[in-house]
Amino acid sequence: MSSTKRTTLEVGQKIQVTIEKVAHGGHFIARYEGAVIFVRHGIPGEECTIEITSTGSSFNRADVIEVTAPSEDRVSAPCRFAHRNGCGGCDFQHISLPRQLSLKSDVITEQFSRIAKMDIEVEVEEVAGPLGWRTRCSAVTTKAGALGFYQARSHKIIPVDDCRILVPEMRYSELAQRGAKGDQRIEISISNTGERTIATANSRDESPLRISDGPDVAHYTVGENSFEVSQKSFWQSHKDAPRVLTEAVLQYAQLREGDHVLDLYGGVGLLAASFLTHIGESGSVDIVEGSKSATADAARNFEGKNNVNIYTGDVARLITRFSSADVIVLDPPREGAGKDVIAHCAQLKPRAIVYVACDPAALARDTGYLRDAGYQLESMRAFDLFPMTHHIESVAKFVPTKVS
Ligand SMILES: C[S@@+](CC[C@H](N)C(=O)[O-])C[C@H]1O[C@@H](n2cnc3c(N)ncnc32)[C@H](O)[C@@H]1O
Repeated sequence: MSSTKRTTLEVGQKIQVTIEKVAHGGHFIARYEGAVIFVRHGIPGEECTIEITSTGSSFNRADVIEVTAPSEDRVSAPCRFAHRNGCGGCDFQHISLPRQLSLKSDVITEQFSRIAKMDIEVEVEEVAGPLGWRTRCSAVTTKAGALGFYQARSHKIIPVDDCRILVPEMRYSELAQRGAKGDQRIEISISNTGERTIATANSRDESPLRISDGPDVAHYTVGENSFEVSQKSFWQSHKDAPRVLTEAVLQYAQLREGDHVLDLYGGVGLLAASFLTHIGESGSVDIVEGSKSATADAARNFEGKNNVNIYTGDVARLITRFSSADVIVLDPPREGAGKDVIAHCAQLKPRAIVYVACDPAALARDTGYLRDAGYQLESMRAFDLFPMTHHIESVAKFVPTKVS
């Protein structure tokens, strides 16, 4: 069967298909004479001519080159660089915003069904408009110094003079017009107090980023709390993500006076800061975070707070130091927390585990581990914190499994 697929499709081949459904990672599934094809820039139900871009034993990849029967949700991309040979940053610009949201819900349902063997339906909530939301980006320059972004799955740089998903305060176009040294990796971020930082490094080697403009430590405010965040430390990308995620975590954590909370993968303390008024001085928070830069920021952010302890290191190693917790909040990177961390969380017998996830597949996998360890999914919300792209942010609440 697989050899038939290999001989059937060839790179560059153009074929007519009907797009079936959305897949994890922003692709759409189509089939041709038994071969599975992951297609970019389609919409379910559309009839399209696609061009095969790579072949493999289990699946092939292709791009839509012509839409013969378009979906009613197809729109013209607001950004002129969002097309198959353009910038690889946005893969959903050709889809109306309501359909982007419903496709993301479909992805969550599919991942939970396939990986966790659970039937769930979660509405992906719109947070802000589709443009002007992103506060940090990694750009690159061509050899000649033109600013741009990589093409999808490629090292080819597409010069981009205006990025519509960035917040206007980043003044990206001005930077693009100015030009820069060739072969640079350029990280641009802007805080919600208006401080723009630009850090650059040679893109041809592994040299570290150096601040070329703006402060190394930027200041953010979220509700009543203020944060110092170094250029190297993690901070959420969407301008509204700190508020939205903090509110969702608090809604699920239902913190009480005197609670001991574990904030795993805690960054500079964004979520931990919101816990303090709820747990009072008799409660405590332990932040565990791997980045030294982030925990140095957290140490400043919680200066004088005797009930906040900060641990630098791998969560998998440090979690073994704890013997109990009332509530555990975890916000791991894309790969999720994994079996060992989940098993340890369950051993601490918290009354709730609140999981913030940027990959529904990793969340579905860890949901399975939590179920094995005696915790059931009680509720879940999902947010469109990456509009125009396939990415999804979710917050899930787990509680000890009720024995009937
Ligand atoms: C998605 S961010 C969340 C940070 C924080 N909760 C926030 O919202 O700002 C994930 C954080 O986990 C940290 N991290 C990644 N892998 C880790 C590990 N194995 N152990 C500890 N921290 C880790 C990263 O440095 C990053 O700060």
